Amino acid sequence: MDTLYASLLSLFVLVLSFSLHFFIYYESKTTKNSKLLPPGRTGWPIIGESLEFLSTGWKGHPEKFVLDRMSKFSPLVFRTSLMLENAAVFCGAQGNKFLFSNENKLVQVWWPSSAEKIFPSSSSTDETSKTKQAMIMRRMVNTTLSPETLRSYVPIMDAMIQKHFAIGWDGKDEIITYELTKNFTFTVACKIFVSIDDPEKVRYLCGPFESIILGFFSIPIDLPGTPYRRGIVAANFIRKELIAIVKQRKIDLAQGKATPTQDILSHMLLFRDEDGNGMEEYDIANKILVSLIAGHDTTSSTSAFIVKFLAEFPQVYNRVYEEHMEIAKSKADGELLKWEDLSKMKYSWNVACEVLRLVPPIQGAFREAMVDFMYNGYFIPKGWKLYWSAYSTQKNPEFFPRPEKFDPTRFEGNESRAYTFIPFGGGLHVCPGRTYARLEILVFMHHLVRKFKWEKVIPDEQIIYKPTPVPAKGLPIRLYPHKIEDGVVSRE
Ligand code: HEM
Repeated sequence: MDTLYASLLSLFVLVLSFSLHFFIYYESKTTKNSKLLPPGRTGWPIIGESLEFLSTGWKGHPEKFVLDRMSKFSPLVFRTSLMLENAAVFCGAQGNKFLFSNENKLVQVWWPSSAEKIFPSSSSTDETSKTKQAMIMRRMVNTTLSPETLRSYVPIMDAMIQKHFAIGWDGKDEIITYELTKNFTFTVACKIFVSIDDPEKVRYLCGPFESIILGFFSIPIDLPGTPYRRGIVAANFIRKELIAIVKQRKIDLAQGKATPTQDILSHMLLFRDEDGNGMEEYDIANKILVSLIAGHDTTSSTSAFIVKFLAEFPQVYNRVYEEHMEIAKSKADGELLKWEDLSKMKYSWNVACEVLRLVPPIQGAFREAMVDFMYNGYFIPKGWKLYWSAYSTQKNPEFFPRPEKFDPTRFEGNESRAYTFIPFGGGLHVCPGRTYARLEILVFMHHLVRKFKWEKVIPDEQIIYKPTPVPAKGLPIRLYPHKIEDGVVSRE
């Protein structure tokens, strides 16, 4: 018995001393590490600095939140508290590079939990299948939105955008640009993704789409009548519609009534990874929904701001006009644009890039620290939310001299802009829709400048952030169509 007591006592002492040792070690590590947290401030209890973060955007200067703190605390990384979470903003090319090249090693994509109700991540319930599904899904999206797949859609986009100009712009003295750019990006997406071109059906889907976007960016209070609840209901509605379309397409493909390449949906349904895995109907519908939402406000905002800057800089307009007239002259009457024509639109793409630099539709995004790690001598605890911001480099004179100046020529030459020009993000989660966006924007510019010259109705119209940047009054413009005599375009 004595031996048993002695053994139990020594075991107890051992466990106690080990626990004490661990506690003291952990406490001292935490205290030591908390001294190494990045400099910064956490703002108000609970809401942290979320209001300052959002309000600089509402006031028209979203870059101020980041640039002020970079100069006050550190140009590398600063601490804050956003979306009810401890957060650190990684700045400069170094910060962007660190986050983009450590995806799924030290950091992973993070969205506030409120986003999950609108865009549930996967139909799988267990974590391993979810991760596997997410990987297959990313490969599927990257393949179906790759240049190889999209090149055949250039003539379709061209025909649709011509139709859009005929209906929405021709014969009008004044138009509200942003309303029309939203309309054309949605109409083109319905056709390219799911072959919907009936205007009635497009209108039927468009309303709920707007509700999803409003819900996504609203305060996440899930009660009847709130924008957030309306967003969830609208997302469920569209997802149901899309699932029905996916099911029907499967039948049509099997019966030869649809073709394997007619749209992105066909490509997605027929996609198989190297192990022969495809995607569930639900996941395809969800991915189409996410892509349509991700590509909607972004591309329509950029197209609208191209119209704004071309109105403000006539010499830039002239160069764009010349570039597109050269291409038009090389084509037969009525011949549609093709993939190869886009590579001749170099200056136009520089203009688009300069617009994306000054008014990036997505100002930044979050990652989450998967483990504790050190960055530039600062301790980043596991679970912290990490933010990259386009503004920490895109409006930084170190990378873009005289950053407020609109100057598309800064994109001429072969200078590498990796990690400094990041409107499409970077790394594993770089925007898979960037080629699609490029095609759509360039085809839009082609017809815009060939048809019109224009001027702004409100010369000093402000930009507001919702949080996508939009012209405060929708950018009303006065149109001056070019004269067309014997099929030859001449300028007013
Ligand atoms: C000017 C237009 C666009 C801009 C500036 C833009 C920007 C971005 C950015 C910055 C991200 C990365 C967010 C992050 O780091 O977490 C992203 C992701 C994404 N974008 Fe775009 N985008 C544009 C157009 C499009 C289009 C047209 C589509 C679809 C056709 C699209 C589909 C997506 C998807 C599905 C993701 C999520 C990728 C992932 O998390 O793996 N985007 N976009």
